Amino acid sequence: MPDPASNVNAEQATRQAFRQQLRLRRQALSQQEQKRASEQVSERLLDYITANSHQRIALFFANDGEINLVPLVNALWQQQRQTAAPILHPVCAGHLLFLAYHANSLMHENRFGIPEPVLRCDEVMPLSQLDLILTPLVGFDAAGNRLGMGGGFYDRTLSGWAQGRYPNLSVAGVAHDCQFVDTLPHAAWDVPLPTIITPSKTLSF
Ligand SMILES: Nc1nc2c(c(=O)[nH]1)N(C=O)[C@@H](CNc1ccc(C(=O)N[C@@H](CCC(=O)O)C(=O)O)cc1)CN2
Ligand SMILES: Nc1ncnc2c1ncn2[C@@H]1O[C@H](COP(=O)(O)OP(=O)(O)OP(=O)(O)O)[C@@H](O)[C@H]1O
Repeated sequence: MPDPASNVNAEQATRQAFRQQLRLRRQALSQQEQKRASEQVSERLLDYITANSHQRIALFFANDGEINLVPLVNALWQQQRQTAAPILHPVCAGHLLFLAYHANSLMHENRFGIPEPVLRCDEVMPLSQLDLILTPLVGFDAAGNRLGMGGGFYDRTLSGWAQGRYPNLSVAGVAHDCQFVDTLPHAAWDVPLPTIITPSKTLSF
């Protein structure tokens, strides 16, 4: 009899191996490649946001070789659009909470060293108030499956959305082209992404 627990462990090990390999790929990009990726993806995201008339957009601060979205933030502010950023949820462990992010937001680093706005209750933006969430990712495949850093933060936070609870909310992944692999192992809790935007492509699944 095969032991189901060993299958789960084998799957976890495969995910971990992909994660390690794909993180190394993005960490290996040169400063010049990063700058170009940041400019190109920001332009592509701005087109996508304008085409869909999104007003309130949650983004993320680059970590571990992810694409820097600061050029996008500046462009969105110029167009009077509102931005938000995730913080590690102060009450619901493993979840994210989105806070408004503006030019004078007070910032600090979370336990992973990622910048986040300091918690202020009047700045909380629930999912029902967002038009678009841009998610970071470590890897994506030809079906829109997403592999993240392994904390399950986005999967937990987006599980209600994946069940249809926020019909007005769009979610799109943002990644370097080198984060692509043909097929990723995926688990029951993984939230596949309908859109992934890279410096060279806007993909719909
Ligand atoms: N920019 C960004 N923000 C994000 C995420 C992300 O992937 N990117 N997350 C996506 O969910 C959440 C944070 N998840 C993370 C999970 C693990 C590690 C990490 O560096 N882990 C270390 C070891 C643990 C440690 O340092 O305590 C490692 O694996 O090297 C970082 C972020 C929320 N914010
Ligand atoms: N909706 C959920 N409810 C409860 N636990 C979950 C949920 N989603 C993920 N998890 C747990 O989180 C852990 C990490 O999940 P996974 O490896 O898919 O993270 P990830 O997608 O790589 O990370 P992230 O979403 O933070 O970028 C898993 O062990 C899983 O059990």
